[in-house]
Order: sequence, then C-alpha cells, then structure tokens
Amino acid sequence: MLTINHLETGYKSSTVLRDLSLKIKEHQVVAIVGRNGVGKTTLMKSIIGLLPTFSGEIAYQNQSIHHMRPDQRVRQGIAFVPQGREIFSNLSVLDNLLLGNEALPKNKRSKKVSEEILSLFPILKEMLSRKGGDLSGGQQQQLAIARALMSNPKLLLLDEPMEGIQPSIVKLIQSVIKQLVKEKGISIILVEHNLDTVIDCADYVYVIDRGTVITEGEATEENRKTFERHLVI
Ligand SMILES: Nc1ncnc2c1ncn2[C@@H]1O[C@H](COP(=O)(O)OP(=O)(O)OP(=O)(O)O)[C@@H](O)[C@H]1O
Repeated sequence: MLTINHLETGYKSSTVLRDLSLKIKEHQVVAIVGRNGVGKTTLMKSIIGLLPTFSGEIAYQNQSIHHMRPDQRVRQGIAFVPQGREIFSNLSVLDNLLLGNEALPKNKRSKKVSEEILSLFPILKEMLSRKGGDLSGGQQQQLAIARALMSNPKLLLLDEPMEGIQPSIVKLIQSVIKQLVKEKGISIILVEHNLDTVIDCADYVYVIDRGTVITEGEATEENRKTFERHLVI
C-alpha cells in the first residue's frame, strides 16, 4: 500500500532522515519506534507532505506521491493525526470534526458526522456542541482521530496518540485501532514509545535511529528484546 524507498528529508537547516526505506501492506498496523529526536515525526510529516522529499520516493498504491501537496495526499486516502492533536479550541467539537473533510472535493464533503465515527467515540456524540478547548486531553485525542476519519482514509498516520493519556482512554484507542483495521480495512502507521502497546496493536515494527531504519520485525513478544536492545543504544 505504501512503499518508501531511500527517503531523504528534513528541514531547511538540516537533513533528518537518510536512506530510509519501509513498506506498509493493506490491513496492517506498522509501528515506528525510536528514541526521542530520531525522526519519527519528521517521517510522518513527510508521508503526508508537510515536509519536502529531498530525494528518494514515497509511493502509495503504486503511485509516486512525494510531489503532491498534503491536500492531494488526503484525497488519495491518507490522513494524519499530529502529535499534540492540534484541536481548534474555539471551534465546537462538530466544527472540528467537519474540518476533517475540508481537503475533499465539495461534492464529497459531508455536513454530518457518520454514526460509524461517533460510535467509535461515544463521548464525542455527547459533546458535539461543546468547544474543542473544553475537552480533556483524552477527549481531544479521540476528537483528533475522529476528525482524521472524516476524510475516509485508507491509511491513517497516528503520531504518539497515547501520549499523556489516561489508561482507560489508551485502552479505548487501542481497541479503535484494531477495529479500524478489522472492520474498515484501514492500514495504520503508529508512532509509539511503549512496546506493550506496540506488541498489542501492531503487526510489524520498524526501529529508527539517527534518521534511518536500524532493525525491523514482526511485533511479537519474541522480538521484544531485539527492539529493546536497539532502543537503548
Ligand atoms: N521545525 C524544525 N526545524 C529544524 N529541525 C527540526 C524541526 N523539527 C524537528 N527538528 C529536528 O529534527 C530531528 C527529528 O525530530 P522529530 O520530531 O522528527 O523526532 P521524533 O523521533 O519524532 O522525536 P520525539 O520522540 O521526541 O517526538 C530532531 O533533531 C529535531 O530537533
């Protein structure tokens, strides 16, 4: 579904990812793990198009997408939930949700939020008219994921969705991830520090260090030690 070949990207001042290659298949949850500052967020931003590709290729469903704008990538079926959620505090929950399909062509934008999305996050249904800023961190994270689902993605990028979230909401998000893959056939790239969560939710793991993949493998208990070893180097 998504293939990254020899990607080099970063910021004006510095190249962060070098010679990074990875693959995500249909109906798969792929976890990206690595110590702080190794380039995980940079990778997510380059897949959605918020950062330019210096060299290499990002191909989605056998088509090069690295020259496309972010809104074009959303139309192709990719959605991004950024670290820190980026909820609009002064807009209602409903208006925050509707912004999720703003990149779609006008005839494909819905003025309503589907029951399917609301049933994944029942608390949002009760809070549609409340301001985004009134929500707790865990509720905002649910809102950010629900907003991304408004564009009907086939590939969802989640950048540390469990960060700073209470355990009951972490459980809910883990179960939503599994449901999205099983019932909607979505693929997910999950940036996550916690290996328990990774082994519970993901199928495959890439460990990144200094801007490139240093090891990879099935997200199994047997492979945990290998991942841990590479995370402390
Ligand atoms: N806007 C920016 N301009 C220049 N350099 C940046 C910018 N944002 C991040 N960087 C640098 O890019 C490198 C990778 O950062 P990135 O946020 O991708 O790491 P990360 O693995 O997601 O870290 P964390 O686990 O802390 O979220 C770091 O050295 C960081 O300082």
